[in-house]
Amino acid sequence: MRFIDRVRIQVRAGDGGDGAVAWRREAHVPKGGPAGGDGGDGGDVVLVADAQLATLLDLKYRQHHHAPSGRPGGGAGKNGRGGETLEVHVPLGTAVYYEGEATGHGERPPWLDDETPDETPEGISVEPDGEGMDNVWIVDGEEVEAPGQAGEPAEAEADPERVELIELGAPAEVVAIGETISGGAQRRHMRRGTGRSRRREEPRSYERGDLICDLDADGERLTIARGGRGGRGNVHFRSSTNRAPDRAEAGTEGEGMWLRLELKLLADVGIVGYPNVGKSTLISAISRARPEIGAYPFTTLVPQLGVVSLPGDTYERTMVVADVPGLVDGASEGRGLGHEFLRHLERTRVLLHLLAPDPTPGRELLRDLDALEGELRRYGPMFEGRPRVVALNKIDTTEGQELIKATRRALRKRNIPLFPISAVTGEGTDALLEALWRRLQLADRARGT
Ligand SMILES: Nc1nc2c(ncn2[C@@H]2O[C@H](COP(=O)(O)OP(=O)(O)OP(=O)(O)O)[C@@H](O)[C@H]2O)c(=O)[nH]1
Ligand SMILES: [Mg+2]
Repeated sequence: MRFIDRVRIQVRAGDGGDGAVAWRREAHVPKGGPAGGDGGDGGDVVLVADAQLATLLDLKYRQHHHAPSGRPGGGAGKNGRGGETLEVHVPLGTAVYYEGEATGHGERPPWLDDETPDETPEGISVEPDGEGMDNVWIVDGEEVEAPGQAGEPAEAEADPERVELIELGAPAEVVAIGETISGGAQRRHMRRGTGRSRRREEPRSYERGDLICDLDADGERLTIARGGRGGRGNVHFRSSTNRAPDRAEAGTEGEGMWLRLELKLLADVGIVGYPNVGKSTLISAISRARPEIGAYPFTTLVPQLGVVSLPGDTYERTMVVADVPGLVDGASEGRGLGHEFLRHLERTRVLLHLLAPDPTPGRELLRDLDALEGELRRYGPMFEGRPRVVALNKIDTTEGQELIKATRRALRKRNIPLFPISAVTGEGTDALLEALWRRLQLADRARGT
């Protein structure tokens, strides 16, 4: 599993349904009054912060999020149904950035221009539900679908007894919401108003790269794209001078945009260690994560997340472990992958110091440990008091075996227990995981959760 802490998605709210032009036909009345109902409002797209989610992985495979449009108004004063709100769940701590206007099918997303092809999000793009304008025409008493459009009758709201036959036509000129109506001949097709400047609220304007919001609290909601407004039907346009208004409003377009979502690595346990000590090997041994493993330093260049399940029959015990790029001396000043690395560790709750015998002679494990601690301290105060667990890896090797005793003795002086493990054979890893789990429980209790 490759951990994704950045993903780009397109959100598009539903368009407002068009208002209808229709006439009432009552018994003994040749031409009744206007009876065209209103179009429904388009659905909003809402981002919801969800504590159940740990990664943005789901969104990686679902890039397009379109709320359904409102239905057009019908005859007999029937109003079109509104489009439902579309909720997009994101993990806690997700930062939402604006990446440009929504693009149509096959169009190049605006953010692609300055990205290398490698960074292009992959995944299946899901085609929108209810996109575009649905329209129902009623011709000579029979309901037919408008050309090229799927239709669904609007919900009945008027008294059906009084209405014998409905004729649904299109307005001569579709007026944008808020405009006054003037003359014109009836035409068959509606023109969609963009309505951009006539939303209920002023359209928000962002520059590319702007931070729109940080979603930090569980259940926090952000209406990121507002649905278009439904147009009013011709029932609204009857006046003393015009008893047969043949106009209605078009629905306005829903908002749409590209977003970049970023999540700082939210891992329970962060593995800290010099390059090549076996961090990636360990995470692939205890989880289903499959990071690259190499007999050379800096194999891992992007953080890897592994979800570790511990055995237990009463309740589920899962923790997220992060394998992050190797820490080097000077990381706190940004050397190596320094800041990047430390930024990812910031939100972890327990640190696992991984030590291993080094092929370089004369390197001392405890000096490594102190150096790592020093880098953490210099980066900032956030690691102070965070529980640590120290493990010695590669005990399946002779060098590893030889180091266990001396390291354990030295650590005992500091009151730190040592967990000797082999990420390759699995020896000692169960005990280590249990120890990490206990520290997490303590950390939770300390925070009162
Ligand atoms: N014998 C032995 N070799 C191990 C063990 N764990 C890891 N190794 C080897 O050590 C080398 C480095 O392992 P990685 O897991 O890539 O180390 P890393 O800490 O992720 O390294 P970077 O990503 O470069 O920071 C690889 O050749 C592994 O096969 C172990 O328990 N025993
Ligand atoms: Mg690695």
